[in-house]
Amino acid sequence: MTARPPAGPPQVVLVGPPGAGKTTVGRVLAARLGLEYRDTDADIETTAGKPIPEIFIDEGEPHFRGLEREAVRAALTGHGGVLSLGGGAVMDEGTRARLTGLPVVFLDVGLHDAVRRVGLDAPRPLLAVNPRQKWRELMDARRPLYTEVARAVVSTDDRTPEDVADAVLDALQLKDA
Ligand SMILES: Nc1ncnc2c1ncn2[C@@H]1O[C@H](COP(=O)(O)OP(=O)(O)O)[C@@H](O)[C@H]1O
Ligand SMILES: O=C(O)C1=C[C@@H](OP(=O)(O)O)[C@@H](O)[C@H](O)C1
Ligand SMILES: [Mg+2]
Repeated sequence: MTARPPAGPPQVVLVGPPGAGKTTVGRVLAARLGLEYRDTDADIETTAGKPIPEIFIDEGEPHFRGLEREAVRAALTGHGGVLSLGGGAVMDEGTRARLTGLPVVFLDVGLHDAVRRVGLDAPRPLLAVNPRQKWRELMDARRPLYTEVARAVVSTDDRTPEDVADAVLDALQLKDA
């Protein structure tokens, strides 16, 4: 199926911590719905012209967060498909306000599965040292924010990306869309 061109607000927005599967499940959802997929991390890398770990090294986290705020703003206004945010995007108050009323799903994951997953994936600078402790600290600080912005929460522990995508479609009542 050909992805429909972007128009209007996104049909699905995925939030959650690193390793929840936002990028993986977002792609599955976009394919199932025949919509375009967008990921703010990829948009930031395009804008900066380098990978996220290098942005953290060269310019620091506050600079990255500024790029992220702008990437989310642009994606929310110009994209009618499936959108995955980076795990820390919800820390920005303006971003949380922009998510109000949108079909946001919090992909939840426990420490065990998250650390197993991110250990196998591209580097995440925030988790470079002592990933278990860092991940737990991130989640303690952010869980209330993910919950605040989400219309639905979907657990991803012991589930394949396809099963998670099914649960997201159920939660948003998009099964027959
Ligand atoms: N439900 C799942 N079960 C097993 N592995 C998964 C699942 N979802 C994602 N992964 C794997 O975990 C890693 C991180 O996934 P990713 O989609 O990048 O997460 P996020 O974008 O939330 O940080 C990838 O290697 C991906 O293949
Ligand atoms: O949690 C975070 O602060 C971050 C999560 C990453 O995205 P994923 O959640 O897709 O891994 C990426 O935006 C950056 O490394 C910072
Ligand atoms: Mg991601």
